[in-house]
Amino acid sequence: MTVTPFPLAVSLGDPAGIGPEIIVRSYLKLRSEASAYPFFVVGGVEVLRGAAQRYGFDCPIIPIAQPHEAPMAFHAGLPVMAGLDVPYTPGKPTRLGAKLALTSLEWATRFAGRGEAAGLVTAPVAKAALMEVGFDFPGQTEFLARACNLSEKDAVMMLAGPSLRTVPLTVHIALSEVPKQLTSDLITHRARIVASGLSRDFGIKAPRLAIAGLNPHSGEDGQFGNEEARIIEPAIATLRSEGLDVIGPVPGDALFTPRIRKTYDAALCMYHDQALIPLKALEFDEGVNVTLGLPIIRTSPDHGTAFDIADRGIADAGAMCAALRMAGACASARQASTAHG
Ligand SMILES: NC(=O)C1=CN([C@@H]2O[C@H](COP(=O)(O)OP(=O)(O)OC[C@H]3O[C@@H](n4cnc5c(N)ncnc54)[C@H](O)[C@@H]3O)[C@@H](O)[C@H]2O)C=CC1
Ligand SMILES: NCC(=O)COP(=O)(O)O
Repeated sequence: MTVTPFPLAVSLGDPAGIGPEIIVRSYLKLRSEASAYPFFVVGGVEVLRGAAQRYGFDCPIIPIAQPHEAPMAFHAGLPVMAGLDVPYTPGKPTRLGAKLALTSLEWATRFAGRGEAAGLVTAPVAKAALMEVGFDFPGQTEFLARACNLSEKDAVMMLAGPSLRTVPLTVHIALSEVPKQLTSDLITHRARIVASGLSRDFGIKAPRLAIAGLNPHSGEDGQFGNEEARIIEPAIATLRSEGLDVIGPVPGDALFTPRIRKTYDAALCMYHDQALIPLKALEFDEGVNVTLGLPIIRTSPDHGTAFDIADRGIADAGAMCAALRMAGACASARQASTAHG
């Protein structure tokens, strides 16, 4: 176990989802891993105790008052910041639970922003439930952009599994909005952020990017749409003129074939499902949602709250473990690059 003064901060997510279960499972898995970063959960002492008890996990919950107490406490049990709580009601979301999820996210973000935590790992929230208690963003990615004083377009969602990384260039919008919101500027802006994020946090010095087409057969010479010629090809030309290694537009149905997957480090996709379907189909239980372009490190499991199974004790914690490992690896990469000037 790495002993660091800066643990990772974990936001609780919706306490009625599978978040509490996968957090406890992840703690039990990672506490003995030599390279794992210690972490603490922001709020939910009773929620996490309830989850451990319900599923018969031998996982002491250690209430703490400050982030710096977490690394020492981590050896004895799961450190949890005391003071924010609701009763544990798995599978039965409540308004109070949504408020707790939001407060936990806000506090955890603040700890990461102030450098009291080495990074932020968010357990799943239910977006509609959060919006009902005042959350005014399409997702946590946009919330984090605002919290870091950036514009929404500066925070870029990337889904990363062991063998595939995908980026939805447009995210939580209706499909009918996608062609309206796609611009060459959006593509170039986000592609640059992806390239620098892969280099800074993932050690890929010259990242290879593949950019998808929007239409069937990338438009078939304009027969099935012209966004490729009008928007995507000019963006690719600009990125290449800046020295970036970019291929495309690659037809969406070819981009994820095993042969083509070997030719890039990240696939930049035109809309949410074009990026998330291949990642989840191939690597659901190890998929991490990482936000590039922020001054802080932020990762999350690729899945949601899974209310349908939250009271059954069958949630797979693989993606949460992967998110915790990835946040720790990114923190180490940033520390090493700071140390080497
Ligand atoms: N990072 C986040 O906070 C995310 C939040 N969401 C939110 O989650 C809520 C539910 O969204 P859905 O589309 O139903 O997606 P979901 O990922 O919660 O569930 C989809 C299916 O996968 C299963 N599943 C999900 N995670 C699992 C795990 N770890 N182990 C075993 N089975 C698992 C569920 O039981 C369900 O059958 C929505 O409110 C959405 O906004 C969705 C995706 C990411
Ligand atoms: N489908 C991915 C997702 O919903 C995660 O969004 P975010 O809360 O990380 O912005």
